[in-house]
Amino acid sequence: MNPKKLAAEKAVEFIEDGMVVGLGTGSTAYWAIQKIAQRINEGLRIRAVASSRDSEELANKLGIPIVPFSEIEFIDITIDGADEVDTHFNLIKGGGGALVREKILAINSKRFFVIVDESKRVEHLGQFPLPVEIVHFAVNLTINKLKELGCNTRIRMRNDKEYITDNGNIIVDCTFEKIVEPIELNKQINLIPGVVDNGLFTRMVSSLIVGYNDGNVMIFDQP
Ligand SMILES: O=C(CO)[C@H](O)[C@H](O)COP(=O)(O)O
Repeated sequence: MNPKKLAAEKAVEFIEDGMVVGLGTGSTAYWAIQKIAQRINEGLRIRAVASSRDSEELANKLGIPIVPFSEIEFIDITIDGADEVDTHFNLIKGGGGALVREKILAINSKRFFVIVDESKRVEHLGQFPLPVEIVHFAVNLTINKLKELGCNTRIRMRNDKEYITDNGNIIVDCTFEKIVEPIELNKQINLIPGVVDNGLFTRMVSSLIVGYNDGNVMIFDQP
């Protein structure tokens, strides 16, 4: 069985009637959204907030009621994937370009469930290039400042054009050799003028749900 699907479906078991639910983005979150739709068809009543236009479109198609960010005061549960998870449950996210909205959902959620297959677990973050969302008009200046932190940078492209986020910005993928102090690095990056946010999610995860290729699924609470 698909380990991403296994992890996603386990997380959806934690959703209860009346909750406000944050919907993640990506191929793992996709399975969570599918399962939520199934539970709604069986009678579950929730309101959902989507972390991207893609997830919102999928939710609309499946009949999941979506409310805008401006209409909610809190989120009960957010379920989302990750590109890497270290041993302290720090994450790299943003492979799908939705990191800004995803971080807003994660930090405002009473519980933040991260769903991954076993390949996403790492000792130290950094094999996956860290996505940083920046404003477009100061691209070179902002990239110079990012490079001063010791990374190689690459502007994300799609179909030979700069990839534009749902917020109208661009993404710079930053390759660090190894991220040993993600909490500090997160602060340093976000102090650079021109940076909107970056894909380091530190100290946010309530529970990590890992799907394994052998069909097992495990839940780990924040250490
Ligand atoms: O952060 C994300 C999107 O911005 C995704 O959660 C992350 O890229 C993992 O994606 P997938 O579940 O497809 O492996």
